[in-house]
Amino acid sequence: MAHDALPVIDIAPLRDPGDGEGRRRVAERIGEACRGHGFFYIAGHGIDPALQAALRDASRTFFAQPDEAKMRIAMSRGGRAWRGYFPVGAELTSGRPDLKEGLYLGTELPPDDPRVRAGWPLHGANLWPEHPAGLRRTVLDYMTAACAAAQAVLEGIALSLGLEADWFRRHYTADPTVLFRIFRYPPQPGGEDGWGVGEHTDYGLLTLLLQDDVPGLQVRTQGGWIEAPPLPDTLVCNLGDMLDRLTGGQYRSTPHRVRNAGGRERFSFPLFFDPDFTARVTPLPQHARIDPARVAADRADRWDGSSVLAPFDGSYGDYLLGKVGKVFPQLLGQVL
Ligand SMILES: O=C(O)CCC(=O)C(=O)O
Ligand SMILES: [Fe+2]
Repeated sequence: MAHDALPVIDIAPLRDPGDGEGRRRVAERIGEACRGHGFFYIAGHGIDPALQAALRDASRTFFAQPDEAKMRIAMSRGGRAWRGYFPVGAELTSGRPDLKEGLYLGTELPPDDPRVRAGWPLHGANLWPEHPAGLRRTVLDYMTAACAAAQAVLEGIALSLGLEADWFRRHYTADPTVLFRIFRYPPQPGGEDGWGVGEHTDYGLLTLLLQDDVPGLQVRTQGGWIEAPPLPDTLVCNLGDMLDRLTGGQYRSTPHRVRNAGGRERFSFPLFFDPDFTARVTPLPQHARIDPARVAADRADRWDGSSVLAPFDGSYGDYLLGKVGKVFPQLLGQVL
């Protein structure tokens, strides 16, 4: 499998408002990558390496505990906030149980937050483990740093579309929906079928993925599946369905999957940076007219048989809950 096809883009200029020329250059490369595979690596993202290392260490410590300790913060205790631990086999992507365990996290909201009081699904407090106690601070700091990097990438994407740099912040991410996950993939014996994560696309705007040093992520391209192995000092950035919809399919939310054939456990840390829960994501004016035949072709090609280009009347929150229902059928009754 090829593994050199995804570009590495240094986004440091996007974090420097004074560097107009550098920002234009980076935006151009981002635009190319978005029209290509919809997957690229970002360097120069500004997330402290010590913070990344602390996140990896604390995660290893948490997952190394016996099941009973982890199940003390099981997702079934997270209620409508949809947070907590789930064991191997509990999540179904593409209709089959994934070979991974994980911790579901997100923006930390106190019980008196108006959205929590109003009973909004997927909003609320995280479930933190007793051990290691430091996981809480580390995760919260990592989410803050990764969200800043995501806003910077979105500035590049806006510029690449001929929009003002702060266009996304003004229209869709003033109060972004942020979900963060820590996954542990046990090693899969060679030849066994089944996936760490089955084929899927991500739902929102951007995913920023930190990996440890074990490969496993695969990306579906026109020329077949390629690998997206860990590269030092980078994160993988990929586009979600909302960017695909906004651009009439010009910027791709590309299917991907995971198989951990590396013979060692694999950890990954995806942060999903998505539109405001109440936002209605509609195509940009220049992409508003879509040929129904394209929608049909997109539907036929998609992991769950639904096209991201089809007209959709609801909010981003409605879209997200529809997807959640498919991968966590047993939790849906609780979340909705
Ligand atoms: O673990 C990975 O490398 C990717 C996970 C993923 O694609 C997802 O959670 O959406
Ligand atoms: Fe994904």
